[in-house]
Amino acid sequence: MTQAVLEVNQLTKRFQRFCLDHVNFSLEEGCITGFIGTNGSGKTTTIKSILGLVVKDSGRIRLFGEDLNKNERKLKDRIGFVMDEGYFYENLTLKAMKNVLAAAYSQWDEAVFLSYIKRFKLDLKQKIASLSKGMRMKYAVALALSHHADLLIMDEPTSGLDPLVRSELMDILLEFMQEEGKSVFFSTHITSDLEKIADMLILIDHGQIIFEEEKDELLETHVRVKGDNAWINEETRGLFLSVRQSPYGFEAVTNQRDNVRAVMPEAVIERACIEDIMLAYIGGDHDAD
Ligand SMILES: Nc1ncnc2c1ncn2[C@@H]1O[C@H](COP(=O)(O)OP(=O)(O)OP(=O)(O)O)[C@@H](O)[C@H]1O
Repeated sequence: MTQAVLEVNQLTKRFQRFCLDHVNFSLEEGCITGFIGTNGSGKTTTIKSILGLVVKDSGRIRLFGEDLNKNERKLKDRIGFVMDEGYFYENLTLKAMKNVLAAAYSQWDEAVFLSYIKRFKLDLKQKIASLSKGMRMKYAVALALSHHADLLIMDEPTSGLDPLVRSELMDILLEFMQEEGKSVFFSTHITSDLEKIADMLILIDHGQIIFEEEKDELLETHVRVKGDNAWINEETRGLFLSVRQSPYGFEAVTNQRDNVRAVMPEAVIERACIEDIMLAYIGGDHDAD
């Protein structure tokens, strides 16, 4: 078994109207882990708690096998992070902001940074405030990847970006993973980004972890089912994680393919995507919000 690069144990953070509730999960080395959940499910709060940007109420965070509280500086040196909202000073130029951040890392690599700046066609003389959303994300990624981090933590890096920039970012993550011992933790509500690149998926909803699974395993064990409304009754409903009915029939998601096939031999059974699976696990509750 490979080492856990991040272990989150009983992490709890209470806000007035929200509670991150005894969250447990761990990330394996060499994996891209997608952290999925709808708006307001607790992804950012979890990530900020991991990075110490939010003060947790209780729980333990271990990075690379060591307690974050005891070795914060040393451990953070091994993390690159991209947050969805600014931790940049808007009035600085890209170069000046880089100088501020680079000073914090023992292994800052100017050559790597400059190669990303060139690749992303960014201008170091430009002010942060004048960057578009896509350019800002690219700049944040350039910074996060220029100090030989072992773990890249990204909060919603793709939200609001066009498909081309998103696909460019996915390629960069795959490049980053080529080197041994690297890991990525990546929160998003755009699950299609994860279909290609994620190894593991963690679903959070209302501040609670719903599952932590290998992506391939999830996609193998869950299917989408379509059929006639007449086949849905109290008993058969229990075979599904979620059922949506319209006048034309039902659409459902199940992790009991064989049982469904046995009682509904004529049902259409199709591959489910990550979004289908995510919504199947959280669907009901959310509609009621
Ligand atoms: N500083 C705060 N004070 C009070 N409530 C907060 C604070 N920060 C976050 N919350 C609440 O905690 C809940 C979870 O927010 P969080 O940002 O972690 O969700 P998220 O999954 O990252 O959502 P999104 O995809 O929209 O970014 C929300 O209801 C939010 O309003």
